[in-house]
Amino acid sequence: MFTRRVAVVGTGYVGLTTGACLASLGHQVVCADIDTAKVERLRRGVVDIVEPGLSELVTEQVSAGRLSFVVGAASAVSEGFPAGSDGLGLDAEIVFLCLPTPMGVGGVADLRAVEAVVEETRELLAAGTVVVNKSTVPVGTAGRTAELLDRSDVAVVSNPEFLREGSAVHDFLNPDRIVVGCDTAEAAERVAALYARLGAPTVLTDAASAELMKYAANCFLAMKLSYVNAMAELCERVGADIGDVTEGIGYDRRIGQAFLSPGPGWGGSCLPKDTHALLQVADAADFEFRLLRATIDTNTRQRQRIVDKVRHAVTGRRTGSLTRVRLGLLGLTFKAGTDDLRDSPALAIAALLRQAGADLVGYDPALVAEPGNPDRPLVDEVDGVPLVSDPMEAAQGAEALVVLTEWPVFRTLDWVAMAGAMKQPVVVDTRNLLDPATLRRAGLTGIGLGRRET
Ligand SMILES: NC(=O)C1=CN([C@@H]2O[C@H](COP(=O)(O)OP(=O)(O)OC[C@H]3O[C@@H](n4cnc5c(N)ncnc54)[C@H](O)[C@@H]3O)[C@@H](O)[C@H]2O)C=CC1
Ligand SMILES: O=C(O)[C@H]1O[C@H](OP(=O)(O)OP(=O)(O)OC[C@H]2O[C@@H](n3ccc(=O)[nH]c3=O)[C@H](O)[C@@H]2O)[C@H](O)[C@@H](O)[C@@H]1O
Repeated sequence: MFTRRVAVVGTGYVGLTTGACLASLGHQVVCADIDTAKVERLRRGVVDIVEPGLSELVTEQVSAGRLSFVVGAASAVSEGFPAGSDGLGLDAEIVFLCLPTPMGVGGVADLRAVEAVVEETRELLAAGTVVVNKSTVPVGTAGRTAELLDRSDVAVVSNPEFLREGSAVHDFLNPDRIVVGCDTAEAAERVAALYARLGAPTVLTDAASAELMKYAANCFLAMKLSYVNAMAELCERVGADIGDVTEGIGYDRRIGQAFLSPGPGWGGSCLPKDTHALLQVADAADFEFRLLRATIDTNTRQRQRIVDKVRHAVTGRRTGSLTRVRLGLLGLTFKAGTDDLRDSPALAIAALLRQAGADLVGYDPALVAEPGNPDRPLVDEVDGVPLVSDPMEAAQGAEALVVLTEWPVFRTLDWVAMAGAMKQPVVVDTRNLLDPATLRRAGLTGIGLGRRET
């Protein structure tokens, strides 16, 4: 097998996973980050994001001598690899950019981190280096990166990443497909070869198609979820059950069972920013992407719909007041299995509930301090929502509990004790997570989304 010297710039969810996984495939990897404290923690073996298997993989690859960490992109691309016969460090052959591309002004993707690293490294790259963009970026970014680099001896490749948070390592090592976009076949093949051992279907294409493919995938998923949330609302109005409806349509292999759970709206660090960014790409191309706009609008409306549901559940009236009503929020992360709070629908709903005058208290299993672990300190508040370290405390005196994240552990709480602690026995389950019969037996009124009994 071909072993390559790979530099990975940015050690977030994508960069650290890419670095550790490529090392596990046998490549020599140096990961760089601008955040000195983060690099120091990584050197001590501390991974400060919740990702199953990542910490172990990092430790294993560091011990095997295939993975190391440096501060700054420049140190990784140039002479960052174990010395050659002349005693000098070797240069990277392939440089991955795994940098943040957050939502910028007006919804466009903010490419400043990518541009800064291109600027920082352009004169340091060895002849023949391939620069691979793994960040999610608008169509045309590969071309602009090549212009910025202004190096005829360096190729730019688009290689979007499709991993999910909470299963990043698994997804990276078991991809549905690898996408490599480049206008130079030789560079594309070099990048595709890095993943050869994974045996995944590989789409070799031009850079623009690869860049668009990433947005097309995320926006399709967002559209699927907005459709399901709208369908759940319709179920409530016509007396149907969304669980049965999605099960039934999911057996159709053209639709599939995945990504059909209604919820408080889709969120996280990617779907919201990517839907907005694609809308901006479409606007710039003079294309009115109504379907995508409706996908976003449906999601925004979903948050208000949850607030209205809580209001009705607590007061019995659609216009009842939530002023000084104590509500316990169960789950604040944008989905289960992660500690990521970026663009969490739970926090957006919390903000709306607070605006309506409610007194909130939140519990999330990923935000509970771990005694003796300085890297998991006490978080006592998130976006103005005070946190407690036990779900019973969230139930204490609450007029309703609102389940916002689908943590499986919520299913097996002592619901009888929870009900006993509450002022009013109401649970609004925005994930249809809990078993309605268990709640009923505990004397609780459970209100889900699009469920027959609600
Ligand atoms: N989080 C996810 O699940 C996925 C994210 N993506 C895309 O991948 C890209 C990265 O996302 P995440 O890994 O989530 O971001 P992140 O925010 O977790 O990590 C980015 C890292 O880059 C570092 N950084 C920023 N500027 C730098 C610079 N000038 N030099 C060196 N390091 C620098 C930051 O300190 C941070 O550690 C984004 O474009 C995102 O849309 C794609 C697929 C999945
Ligand atoms: O580009 C990215 O960053 C990534 O974005 C998403 O991954 P992620 O943000 O980790 O989260 P998802 O699992 O897709 O969930 C997104 C949102 O949809 C919600 N969701 C998901 C599935 C479902 O059935 N119902 C539902 O409400 C989740 O709770 C969450 O708020 C995509 O799934 C990844 O393929 C992609 O690589």
